[in-house]
This record gives sequence, C-alpha cells and structure tokens, in this order.
Amino acid sequence: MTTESHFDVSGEAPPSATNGVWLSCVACGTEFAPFETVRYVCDDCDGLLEVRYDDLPGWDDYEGDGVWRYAHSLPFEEGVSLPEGATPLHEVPQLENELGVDRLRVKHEGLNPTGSFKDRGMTVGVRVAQEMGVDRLACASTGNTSAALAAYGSRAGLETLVLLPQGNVAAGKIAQASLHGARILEVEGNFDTCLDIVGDLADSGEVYLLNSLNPFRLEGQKTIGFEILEQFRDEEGTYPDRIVLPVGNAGNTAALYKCFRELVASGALSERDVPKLTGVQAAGAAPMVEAVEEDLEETRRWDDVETRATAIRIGNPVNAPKALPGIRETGGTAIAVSDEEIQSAQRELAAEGVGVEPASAASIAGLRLLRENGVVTADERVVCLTTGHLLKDPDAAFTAGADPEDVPGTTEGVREYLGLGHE
Ligand SMILES: Cc1ncc(COP(=O)(O)O)c(C=O)c1O
Ligand SMILES: N[C@@H](CCOP(=O)(O)O)C(=O)O
Repeated sequence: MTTESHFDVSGEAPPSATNGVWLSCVACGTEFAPFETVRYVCDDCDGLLEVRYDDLPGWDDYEGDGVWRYAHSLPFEEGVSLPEGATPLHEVPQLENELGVDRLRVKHEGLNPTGSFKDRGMTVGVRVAQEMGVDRLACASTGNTSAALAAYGSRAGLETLVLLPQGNVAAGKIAQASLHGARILEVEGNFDTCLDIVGDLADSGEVYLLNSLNPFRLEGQKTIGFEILEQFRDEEGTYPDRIVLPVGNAGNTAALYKCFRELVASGALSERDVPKLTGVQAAGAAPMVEAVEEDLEETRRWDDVETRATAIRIGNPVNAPKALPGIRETGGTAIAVSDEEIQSAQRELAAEGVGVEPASAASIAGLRLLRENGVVTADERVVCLTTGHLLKDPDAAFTAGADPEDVPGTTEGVREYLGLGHE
C-alpha cells in the first residue's frame, strides 16, 4: 500500500474542527466544520467528503463490544444503538478445503439487529442527524439501507422516508421498513434513479440523507474492518491477507480502506499487514469491475443493470472515488460473477449453516473464480464478508433451496412417504 496519497488520514485539526473532528474533501483537500452545516460533498468541487480526526487511536484505546467499542475512532462516544456489530467470524471448513486457501473465514454481517451491515452506519449516522437537529431522514435503497434507516430513525423518534426501486426489493426488507414506520415510496426506476431523486431532496434541505454518500455513515461501517482485524489476529495470531466483499454503492470498500489507513497512520498496523481489498459485483451490474479492469479513473454509469442479487443491482456507485484507490493501493482487485455462481455460493454457505442473502454470497463466488484463475493463491488467509441475512430475501432462498413436500397427517403416512420400516 502506498502512503503518498491524498487519502492520507493523518493531520492537524483545522480551526473549523469540533473536538478534533472535521470533514475533508478527498478530491481537493478543502476542509469543513463537521456539524455546523449539512453537506454531503465539497462546496468547491463536489468531491466526496471524509471524516478526519486529529487523534488516531491504537488498539489499546478500544474497549467494550460492537461498533461503539471503536468510539475513539468515531465522531461521538455513543449513538442510537440496538446494539450493532460484534458479528461472528465463522469458520467454514468445507469451503476452506474445497476452495483451497490456507484460511477462510466468513464475517457474517447478516447477524446485525436489522440483518445487515447497514446498522453499523446508521448508529453513527442517526447520532449525527440528532446533532444536526434534523427531523426527517431519507434514503434511496435496494432494501437494506431502508430497513436500517427505518429502525434507527424510529428508535430516535425521527420521521423516515425511503425511496425504493419498484419491483426490485426483496420482501423481507420492505416488510422491515414498513413495520418500523418508514414512509415507503416505490419509484418507477432503478436504485440509481432513487438516489438521484433523494439527493435532490437532500440538496434542497427537505430531508437529511443517510445513504453512504453521507461520510458519517461510512465511519460506522469502518468498524467492520477493526473487528475483522482484531478477531482474525486473536484467533490466528496474524492478519488476513485479503478481504473479499460484495460491492454495490462501494461504501464498504471505501470504509474498510479508511479503517486501514487510519490504523497505518496511528502505527497500529504496518503497511505490509494491510489486507488486499477485493470487490465482487454481479456481472449485470459491474461498473467497478469495469473501472478496475480498464484502469479507469472513474466508473462509467451503467443505466441498465440486472441481477437477482437485488441488493447490489447498482449502476453508479457513488463511493467509487474512495473505493477505487482502496482496491488499487491495497493490491486488491475486482471481479464479476454470474447469478448462477452467486446462487451456488449461497447454497454452499447454507450447507455450512451460514444463511445469507444472494448479494452476500457474491464474495464466496468471487473467491472461487479468483482461486480458479490463480489471482488468489493457496497460501492466502482470506476473509469473505457476507453482508445480509438469508431471511432478507425469502424468495431467493426458496429458489435456491429444496421444495417442501406434502405428506399425510399421520405418523404411518409420513413413515410410508419416507420409505421407512413399520414398527
Ligand atoms: C446485502 C448487501 N450486500 C452488499 C451491498 C453492497 O455494499 P456497498 O454498497 O457498501 O458496496 C449492499 C448494499 O449496497 C447490500 O445491501
Ligand atoms: N444495498 C444498499 C444500496 C444503498 O447503499 P448505501 O450504502 O449508499 O445506502 C441498500 O441496502 O439500499
């Protein structure tokens, strides 16, 4: 990983900082006060903003469990919490053996309170919304962000509005947003259209945007990285060589990269221990893979996206300017997988007891391809991120799983059906 980069996260607090926290534009470096004015991008150049700290802690500064264990790396000491984080790092011995890597672990973010990693971002994002004094939160969503926003927003007593792409959101996620009290707008258009619209509403101050364009959301998601490194190190005595993750709006890729850079800047992690960030997209929605393969500075917007992994059915990843350097500077890569490969991986994870929604299984499907083409070598220690719970998308689970069988309502009838002997 190179440290000579405008993504360097060390530095002295500017006068505009509040308690050693400020915002900095990743494109031009302009600095802003963090909580005085609501802004999502740079006033000068529209570049993405990131949260900066004058004090970057080391491992010993962390205490407790979950997202708020890492409070010293966050803008506040505590937030609206359900609580979130502290998800397991599963061993998956069959997959490890079959894929042929030295170590394979699965970080299952589906075990967060609303069933996805979005809760990590919302616990911080909603705390910031309270600080800003806003009363209406909003997001565009392929489903999980809306579920998390609805839950954390209602817990904070704030109004929530979610814009979903009509016909392309899994049932479990809409059910969550609905029951947690969000106002749900089903938009004629895809996720990127929803984000364009809610972005306009946010720009005119009608809503507070809690998509991952909001830099505070990514601070919460950054804790996935801290947790993976600590858990892996505690179990294996070393750090993973590679983290493989599904990519949609590219928030997690950006957040993990920021985690690594902060740890390097504080001296808590050496550069040679930084895991290679490896993104996986569905072949029908793969602008990040295209940008990596063609060595583009920016992603091209894909207007027509299609995949059964609806969570990553995204053609214009807003965090690409943060995530592409993350992939490149850590020595990682990006790869596209088919829906069939995703479904097989979903079954393979399920066979080890790990129930995930389709987008999550993309990480395993991608790792398989990268092993087959030799990009990932047999001596690697790999963590695959699984981002959402199986029950988020019951239809996909039924399609991938076995059908229930009708049987008579008697023991004898069931015995006969199963071909078992009589007593
Ligand atoms: C289950 C799931 N996996 C992966 C992703 C992609 O994550 P990111 O947008 O951070 O790339 C999303 C949403 O975008 C998601 O809901
Ligand atoms: N998969 C996401 C898409 C939106 O991503 P975000 O991280 O920008 O909120 C979802 O669940 O909506």
